[in-house]
Amino acid sequence: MSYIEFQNINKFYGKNQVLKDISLNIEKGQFVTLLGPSGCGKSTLLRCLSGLEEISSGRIIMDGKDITNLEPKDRNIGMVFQHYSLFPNMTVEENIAFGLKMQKKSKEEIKAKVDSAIQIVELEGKEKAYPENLSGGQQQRVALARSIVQQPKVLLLDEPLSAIDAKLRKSLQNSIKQIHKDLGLTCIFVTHDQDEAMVMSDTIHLFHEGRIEQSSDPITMYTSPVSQFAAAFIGNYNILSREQFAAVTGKKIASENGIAIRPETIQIVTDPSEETDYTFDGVIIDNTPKGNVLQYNINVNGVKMKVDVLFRSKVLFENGQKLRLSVADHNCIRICRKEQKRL
Ligand SMILES: Nc1ncnc2c1ncn2[C@@H]1O[C@H](COP(=O)(O)OP(=O)(O)OP(=O)(O)O)[C@@H](O)[C@H]1O
Repeated sequence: MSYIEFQNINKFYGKNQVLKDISLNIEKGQFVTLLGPSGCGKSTLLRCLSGLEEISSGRIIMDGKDITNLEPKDRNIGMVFQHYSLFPNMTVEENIAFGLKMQKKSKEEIKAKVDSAIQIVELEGKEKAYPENLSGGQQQRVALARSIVQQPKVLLLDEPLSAIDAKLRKSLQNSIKQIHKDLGLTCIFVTHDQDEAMVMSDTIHLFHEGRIEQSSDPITMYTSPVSQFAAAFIGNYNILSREQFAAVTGKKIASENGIAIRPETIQIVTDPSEETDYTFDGVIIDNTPKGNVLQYNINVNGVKMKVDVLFRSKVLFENGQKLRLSVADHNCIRICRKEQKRL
């Protein structure tokens, strides 16, 4: 039996069904990410687990116990949201201690737990500060401390980093991973950012319109998408029909649901010895710098292909230039699942 089991969860808001027969298991101590575009039901599933939202049908089992109808306060689940919702009139330590005070814990116990939580989230020296004098990242650390001080069975993190700028985000990602490891916590993290999901997770559940499209570890999700949706969402793949693949490569392969090719697996051939299973010519349409990668759009026999190369020093090839390209067969992913008809 898994630590958390969602069994056939359905959730309606009026006539709008936002969770469609979701079944998934989460093991103790795992870091699990619910990934997907806005509005696909990720936060709703978290809120159902925490008890903030009732499910329309199905069951939720945690630690061997049916918690479907338990009050939120009886579930022992911690939650961290995108907006920190700290008490503005309380200091850092008062914010963190608040829940423990409500539970009438002794002064000594509160002090020991708050001190330890402050150390874990690396806020030493900020104990007496008020939220308005902290950065967004620091405020989110207070929110984290406020949750872990309760020693929850599970920590739910609903887009906790999306309001935080890119640099601080990396450092908070590291802190969250470290806390997860050090405390052996079971964490469920919601994001629509595939890079963040890749960095953080043991397991990713990719959501699409209220269903789970694919569940796997990050590497498998990235290299073996099961559907066109997964390929487009996770790896920015080129997705070709059988006919387009034949037009590009001059060869046929049997793949009814299409072929997905990652832009960085297509090689620009400068020496014939680099040619591999499929080699073809194209003409550069345009190029876009994307951080350390330069992305070319290339017209190959009427099909627009994305090709990524490391952006070392300057634009290497000009628009309109003809290039020879090559890709290995093992990088041409046969998509195994038909696009599902959505309810
Ligand atoms: N209280 C509510 N009443 C009615 N509809 C709701 C309510 N909460 C969410 N929804 C709808 O349910 C759907 C799923 O919302 P949810 O917040 O779970 O999506 P999400 O995947 O977490 O997206 P986001 O990343 O934008 O928060 C959306 O269509 C949303 O409009």
